[in-house]
Amino acid sequence: MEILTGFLGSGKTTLLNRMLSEGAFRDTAVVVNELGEIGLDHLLVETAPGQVALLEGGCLCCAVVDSLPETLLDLVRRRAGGELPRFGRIVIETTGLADPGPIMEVVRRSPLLSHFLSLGVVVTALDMLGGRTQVERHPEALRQLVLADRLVLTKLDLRDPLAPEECVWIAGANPLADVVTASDVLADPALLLAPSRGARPAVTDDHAAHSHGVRAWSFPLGEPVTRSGLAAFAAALDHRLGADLLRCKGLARTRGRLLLVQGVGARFSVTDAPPSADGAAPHLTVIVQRREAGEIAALLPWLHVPEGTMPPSKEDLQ
Ligand SMILES: Nc1nc2c(ncn2[C@@H]2O[C@H](COP(=O)(O)OP(=O)(O)OP(=O)(O)O)[C@@H](O)[C@H]2O)c(=O)[nH]1
Repeated sequence: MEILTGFLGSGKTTLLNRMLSEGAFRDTAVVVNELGEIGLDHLLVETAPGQVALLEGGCLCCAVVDSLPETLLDLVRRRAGGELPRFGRIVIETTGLADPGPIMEVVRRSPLLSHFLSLGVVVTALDMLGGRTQVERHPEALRQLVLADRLVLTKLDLRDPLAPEECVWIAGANPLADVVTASDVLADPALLLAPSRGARPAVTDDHAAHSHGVRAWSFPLGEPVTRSGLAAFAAALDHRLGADLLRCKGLARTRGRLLLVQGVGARFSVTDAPPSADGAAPHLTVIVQRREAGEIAALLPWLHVPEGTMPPSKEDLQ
């Protein structure tokens, strides 16, 4: 399951249509979510009949997130019953005001859904005419930017080439994301939903510009960690940083396994790293608002607590 997000009018439907017009994506079912009472986007998205599921009457991340599991299961059931073509993937196009975080959690939280679906990439369309102002004014746009695995820069055809400081701003706001342009996707539609390169090698971003005081701090993990240590570190980050913790992503090695760590706010998951990450250096990148690297570095020892150690409580961190 892939999530296509981006602020109002940033170009999500345009990208989706471009992708669906390619033969290679005929096996894609689409869930479209709309803010208005009467949906329109499902009429604008060009799929095979019956292949679009519309979630109306509220924003996916809040009002209708509860109905998303049922919508997804319904698609899976209808596919199994032969009512729908045998699609191989589901793309969710969110509203322009959705926070992708709760949507990312839907599959992880449901054992039934996670039996059928796994979360693929989060793709965010970033409008390069007004996107920076949107990110500065609207927390939703900032969340969409920060949580992306891939950023697609749209509307570059309507403006001068990107200035170097704009590239620095983008890289500083989300150093974890692949960055492509809408014309890259036009030339190669498979690029839109291709698996992300995974967590990037460790970099510190002292030179990057930041949006809303957002900073991305990366920490190489020289020593193996423990699974209990990852849980303890996640709890410690949550207790210490609260709402200032936006995202954590990286690769961690236990004795014998390379793990992909994904955190969205306080919610963490740990899975086996994809084969494409073999050979990459273990590290964690933590994206925070208004916090310094030292505050996170002070919590890194939690990664190495012995197996079986309980995560710290808030009081333990006093
Ligand atoms: N020139 C140009 N126009 C674009 C580009 N991407 C989108 N547009 C135009 O911008 C407008 C909004 O695009 P949509 O694809 O509907 O945007 P959206 O993100 O789906 O919009 P909402 O669903 O309302 O949030 C349309 O008129 C598109 O034709 C682009 O890269 N270049």
